[in-house]
Amino acid sequence: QQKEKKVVASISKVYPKDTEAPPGGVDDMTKLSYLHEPGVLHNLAMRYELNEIYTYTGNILIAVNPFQRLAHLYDTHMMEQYKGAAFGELSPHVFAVADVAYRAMINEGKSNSILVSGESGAGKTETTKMLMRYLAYLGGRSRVEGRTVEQQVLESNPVLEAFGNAKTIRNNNSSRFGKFVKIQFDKSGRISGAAVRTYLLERSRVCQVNDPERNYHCFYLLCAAPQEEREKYKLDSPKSFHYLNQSNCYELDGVNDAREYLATRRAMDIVGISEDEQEAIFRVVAAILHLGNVNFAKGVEIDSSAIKDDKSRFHLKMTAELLRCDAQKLEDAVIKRVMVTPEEVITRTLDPVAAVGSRDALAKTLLSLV
Ligand SMILES: Nc1ncnc2c1ncn2[C@@H]1O[C@H](COP(=O)(O)OP(=O)(O)OP(=O)(O)O)[C@@H](O)[C@H]1O
Repeated sequence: QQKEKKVVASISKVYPKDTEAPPGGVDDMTKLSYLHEPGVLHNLAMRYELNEIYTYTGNILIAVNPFQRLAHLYDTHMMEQYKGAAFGELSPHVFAVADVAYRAMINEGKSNSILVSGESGAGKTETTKMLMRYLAYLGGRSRVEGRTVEQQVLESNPVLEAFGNAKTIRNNNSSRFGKFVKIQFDKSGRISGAAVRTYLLERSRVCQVNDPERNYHCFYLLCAAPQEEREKYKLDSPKSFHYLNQSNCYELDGVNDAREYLATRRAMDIVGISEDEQEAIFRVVAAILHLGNVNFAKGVEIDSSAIKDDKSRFHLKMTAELLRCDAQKLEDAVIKRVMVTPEEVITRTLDPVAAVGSRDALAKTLLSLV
């Protein structure tokens, strides 16, 4: 309890205290006598002290990020308890929300959706994974090509995170895109399919990273791939690539990129991405890194540019090889601009600054294609 302290405040800033609320707070905010912001925050803080990270406000669930693994909260025993339990009967939990949505879908025969929102680092990604795990638990056991659909649903997360998540100041595993996960169930309530749609990937991160943030995980994972793969893609340490070395952060606490690379490949297998497709995807990832190391010098003509030196030439050649395209055409595409008018097609050269702009634009487009 706070020590007594005299504070002078304007009456408009003073809020009535709920004297009837129990010391550990209430599990549903609608039980508070006064619903004002300080009261709500105080209630959440008191519960958080006791490791109660979930609180209801009617049928909305508020989750406060615990920033520590609370394994007991999400084990199978917990899932069993929430299965079919009436909403509000047990402590507030993300499983209860998923359970209500699932039951309503079964009973009313209608689609249902769960909206997860909050600021960056609030815990949306983790919460969504728990929701998916619980729904997979409820609707599991239908098999497609020897693999269970629910396993595929769950393994879609590490794949998406490898290509769309990055370390930011606020979150070491920040999703830089929005997503809509659709899980389909058959008449008997079993999972029959799933689809994930992603929106608005933060494309600027591909070519511009501010210290102490990182670029997308996939680049560092590939640089930590087994030796023969790195040789195939002519990859060196992340420090040697312009798109990565703008920031001094290369490693994440508690994350082993080499292991994550293998885990991502495994997840891609499970999701059903073929070996050839995986190889093509990582070729594009490597190509982006090489493309970023292509620099330009002033060309002979005014306002034109040329590939700067042998090093840049090497990276251009590697980019073209990886993208399976002609190196000369790639060079032209980067250092020239083609304009189509009703009368004719005009090709204009670009100065080195504009060529960098067009190189970066290509890199951004490439990642969004992955
Ligand atoms: N329920 C939870 N249990 C344990 N740790 C959690 C939980 N929720 C969040 N965290 C921790 O907080 C970190 C950030 O959470 P998360 O990535 O889910 O945030 P987010 O809201 O998706 O952020 P962004 O919008 O940046 O993607 C996680 O990496 C994890 O370490």
